Amino acid sequence: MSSSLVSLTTLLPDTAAVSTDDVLHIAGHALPALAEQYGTPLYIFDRATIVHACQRYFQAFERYYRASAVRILYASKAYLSPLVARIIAEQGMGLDIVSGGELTVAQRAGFPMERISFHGNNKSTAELKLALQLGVGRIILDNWSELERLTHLADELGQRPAVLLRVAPGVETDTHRYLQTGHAASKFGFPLQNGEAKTAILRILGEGKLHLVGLHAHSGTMLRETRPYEECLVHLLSLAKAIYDETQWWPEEVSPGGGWGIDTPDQLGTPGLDQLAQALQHQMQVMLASISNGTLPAPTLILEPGRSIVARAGVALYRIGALKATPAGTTYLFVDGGMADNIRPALYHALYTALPVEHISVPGSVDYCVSGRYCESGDMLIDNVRLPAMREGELLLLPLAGAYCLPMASNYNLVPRPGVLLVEKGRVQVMERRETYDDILVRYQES
Ligand SMILES: Cc1ncc(COP(=O)(O)O)c(C=O)c1O
Ligand SMILES: N[C@@H](CCCC[NH3+])C(=O)O
Repeated sequence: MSSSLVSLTTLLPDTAAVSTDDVLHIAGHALPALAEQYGTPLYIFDRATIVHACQRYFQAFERYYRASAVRILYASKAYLSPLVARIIAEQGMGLDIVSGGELTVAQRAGFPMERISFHGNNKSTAELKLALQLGVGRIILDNWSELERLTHLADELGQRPAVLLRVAPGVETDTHRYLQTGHAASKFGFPLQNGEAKTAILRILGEGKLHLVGLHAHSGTMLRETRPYEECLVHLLSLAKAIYDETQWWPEEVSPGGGWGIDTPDQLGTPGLDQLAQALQHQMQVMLASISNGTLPAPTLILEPGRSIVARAGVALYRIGALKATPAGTTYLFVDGGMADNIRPALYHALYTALPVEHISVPGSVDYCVSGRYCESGDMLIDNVRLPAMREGELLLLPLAGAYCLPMASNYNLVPRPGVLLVEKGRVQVMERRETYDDILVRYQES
């Protein structure tokens, strides 16, 4: 592997390799050949990297927990397709979904419904009904309106669905404001501090129409420290103890959510999952000892990783169109995708890097601003990256494109969405076919 690639290995899929003619391959497939055959922009997911990421979760957590004492659900909002859902199912994970659309994809994949948890702060009655009809395993209650509607629906359908109550725990995280979800003013969950979470639990238990199996909190995403998870556990178990003292109810399950971070070009050295597993196990034991002298059993721990399962598995492959040097000194390198397939730089100022796909070992010599094709000044994928001198028609690869790029994609400027491949050794599967103009036109109703 070349030296420029060595420094990027932590950002690239596990199977990335450079051939003797200096061309980047993933799972043994030369990227220029894939671009030629399937067109660009092209998103490519490496199956092995997804599988390894799932295995790393089990390995880390099963060092500190009995296998039955921890359940890992993949947060499908990070990226979902029927093929990915099948990989997740094969790995023995559950699925965290947030919409009827994600539920439908899971259903298409034959994902075991009992392993699905349905999240969301504004699930429609139709979505709740679909979830009950399909038999999803858990519904995570977010607010009073949903609590009422679900109770009513359950009555109507003669079911007693299993639910967790999502709590807004008042836990702060050190991430972009849009990546925080557990602070006191969060739009997600029942507030803890003003007693609403407790009131909601007492109401569910009093009515007995929903089966309350546990408590949930999610403090944010892109976390690189265990503190917010530990604080969530402390809050959830303290709340549970207050309820226990009044009702003898104790959670079977407790979840501090997902959100574990990944290495990014600006920040390498994300702590290993072992650290998270150990911290959570330790905090659970400390809390149980302090609130009950160890007499109350440890609830099953539920984790919901998304980004840390798929981000590194996916890369975005673009073809360079025009280059433009401005009098102000910026050299633009225009690619055939941009903010409509990756809104993250514009929305969160997320930092990406890029590398050429051919002549990969040639050292960087020019500073480029990688800009998309969209009619928007903010359509900048990378403000500044040093690359070898690039030419029109060459390919450019963005690592870490597996999470939250395609799921947030749009048809801005009515540009069709990219094609998506799943690759493994000796096999290429089209996971999503490239959109066509007909796909766009079909939406318009002509009178
Ligand atoms: C409730 C919940 N669980 C899990 C996740 C997954 O987060 P991540 O992809 O950062 O692991 C999110 C997203 O922030 C979330 O809101
Ligand atoms: N979509 C976000 C994170 C939000 C995750 C869901 N609460 C991202 O790209 O990082």
